[in-house]
Amino acid sequence: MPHDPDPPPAKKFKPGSVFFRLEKNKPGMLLPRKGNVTTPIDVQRKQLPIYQAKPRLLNELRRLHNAIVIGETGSGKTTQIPQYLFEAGIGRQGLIAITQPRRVAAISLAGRVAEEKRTQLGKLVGYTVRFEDVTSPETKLKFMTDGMLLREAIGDPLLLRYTVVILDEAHERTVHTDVLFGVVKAAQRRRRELNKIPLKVIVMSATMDVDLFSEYFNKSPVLYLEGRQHPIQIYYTKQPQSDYLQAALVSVFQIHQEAPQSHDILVFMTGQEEIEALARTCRDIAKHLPDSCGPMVVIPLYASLPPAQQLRVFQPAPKGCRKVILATNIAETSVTISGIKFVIDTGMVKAKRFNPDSGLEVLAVQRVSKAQAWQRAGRAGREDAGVCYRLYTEQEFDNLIPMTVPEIQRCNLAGVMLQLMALGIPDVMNFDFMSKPSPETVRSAVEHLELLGALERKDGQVLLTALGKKMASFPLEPRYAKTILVSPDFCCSEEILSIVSLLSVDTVLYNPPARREEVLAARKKFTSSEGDHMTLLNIYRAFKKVGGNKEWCRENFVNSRNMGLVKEVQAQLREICLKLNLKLESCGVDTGNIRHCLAHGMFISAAELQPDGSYLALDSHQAVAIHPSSVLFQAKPAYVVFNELLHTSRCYMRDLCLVDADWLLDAAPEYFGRKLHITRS
Ligand SMILES: Nc1ncnc2c1ncn2[C@@H]1O[C@H](COP(=O)(O)OP(=O)(O)OP(=O)(O)O)[C@@H](O)[C@H]1O
Repeated sequence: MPHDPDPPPAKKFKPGSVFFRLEKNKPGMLLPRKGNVTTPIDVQRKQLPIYQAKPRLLNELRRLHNAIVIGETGSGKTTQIPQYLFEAGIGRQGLIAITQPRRVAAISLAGRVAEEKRTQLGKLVGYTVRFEDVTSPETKLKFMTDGMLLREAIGDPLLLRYTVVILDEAHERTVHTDVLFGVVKAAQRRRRELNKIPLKVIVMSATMDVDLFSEYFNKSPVLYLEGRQHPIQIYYTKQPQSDYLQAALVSVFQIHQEAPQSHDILVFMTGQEEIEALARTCRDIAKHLPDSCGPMVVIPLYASLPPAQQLRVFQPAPKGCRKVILATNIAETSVTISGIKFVIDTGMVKAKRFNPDSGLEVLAVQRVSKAQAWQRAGRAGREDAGVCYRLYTEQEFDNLIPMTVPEIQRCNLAGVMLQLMALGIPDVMNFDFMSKPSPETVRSAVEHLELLGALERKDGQVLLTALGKKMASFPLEPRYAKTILVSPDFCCSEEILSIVSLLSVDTVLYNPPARREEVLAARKKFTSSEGDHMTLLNIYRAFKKVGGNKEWCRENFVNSRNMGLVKEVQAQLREICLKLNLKLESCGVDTGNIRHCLAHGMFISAAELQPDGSYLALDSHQAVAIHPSSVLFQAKPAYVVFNELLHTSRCYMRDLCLVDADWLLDAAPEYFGRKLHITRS
């Protein structure tokens, strides 16, 4: 049976809150299907639920320094409030920043708002995301990832360029958002003390813990935008599903066979591998369906796709063709994908988990929170009534946790700590966190950074070292930053820059399972017995040698667009190196130096082969295994460093490099002396 959705979990209203009761699903307000094709954009703006509340909303926002805005998904918060403020002259002395947890949202929202303002993107309306800045001196409305605003705060802790900061999708509680909350709050207070232009802080979401947020932001009033433009029907399965991928596949084809061809489908899944696998299966099945079913285009969407490929989901499907988007949670908040009528929610997500005792951070598949489930449903019903199929029972939904546990309480804090120290906030435990990380997690992060040489203790105080300061200049995990910084000692900075850039992009290889034999044959000439890093480097070198030739990429199963992105990332990292006066040189064919350097920077993520053929992570003493995708899967070397751990049926190391025990000992003699019994060869 279909269920009308409850309002999202922000149902508890605080005394003294301001309500803007919007008309619910007023029939005349429905946009025509694919409304943005036929309805002029300024009419569309006026049809949004938020428009009715505009004058009162502006009155409130004009007088308040802090406000919390709660409105249902699709009510128009993100696209309209920045424009309303700008049009009303609020915060005109500086910029209005709108932060998003994800880059795809920041980019697409900036595009939409620029279109609504009839201006070229990068002029009045722009965006800044990692490795990309599309703004100009004219920019007043700046969409950005929360991580980017945080980086700006390192150079300008008072955020003086900004008069308004809108922290959007605050319920997501990414590490960056949580740190940003504290940074923005401190900037606001300091500016008041110094008599500078005040900073207005607006926190927005459809699904957040209002009390917690209001309390944290100086007991700020809550402005509720009630009502939604288009209804969304929710369906649950009758029985729990043991195989959510199979259930998703069946649902896609059921809809495909029954629903009008112009209704597109968005499926929420957990990660790249399962998305690519399901995409192939869908394409194969679609080929064999009767003509009456009509064609289908299947488009993947996950974080490691290059931006241009991510933005493909926003393009309309070819006429008469159904668009099926298979996405991770990067499409969960903020985005509007034109044409989406159906959302299929598997109820699963891949998220980080950190065990401070073992020091292990792993990625693992787990159930979503209710807040996430509502956000996912909210991706339907943006241009017209929508439908969300939850591939779990209503009872399972009831048992979900209400809000996602803040990332700060479940991830390795080393990177955040480094940024906080660079921001001049030494006492991290006393930093004004909305939800404090556990003392063990902080201790573990301090230890991690000390080991990397980023922190030192002096007179009982923990201080940032010169190396730590340099590490904070890179938008990278501390161990990668360290690897780059030590690379001149091994005369291989060019190679390390290439490797780190390749790892930042993640998927330069294309592995269609149906052509497994061909892929293996093509890869053979690049495969290095020294591991995945060296193999990737060989491929990158070959790619550059042929000038990025597309035909070569096709023949060698290399993703040419991602390779293009690697080049961009590398150029930006190189720029940072030049600013730091780092010597850039190549070691040529001597791969020993490169691996030695990797061991030096990544020794915290090292593992040792055990007599029974298994591996032990040296830091945590936890059993780990080599992921089957690694070129070292069969080889089983004695010592490796790895990039990440993936928890599925076992804890797998991904992207490995063969190293010598001596190098690990040299990198951190005391640490390894304490932790294990490596003996020098
Ligand atoms: N790129 C786009 N193309 C077409 N319509 C869009 C686009 N972006 C926004 N819209 C329209 O504007 C509406 C409001 O979008 P907006 O992102 O401002 O809502 P919101 O209240 O912030 O929702 P959410 O909490 O889900 O982010 C959408 O429902 C859709 O109708």
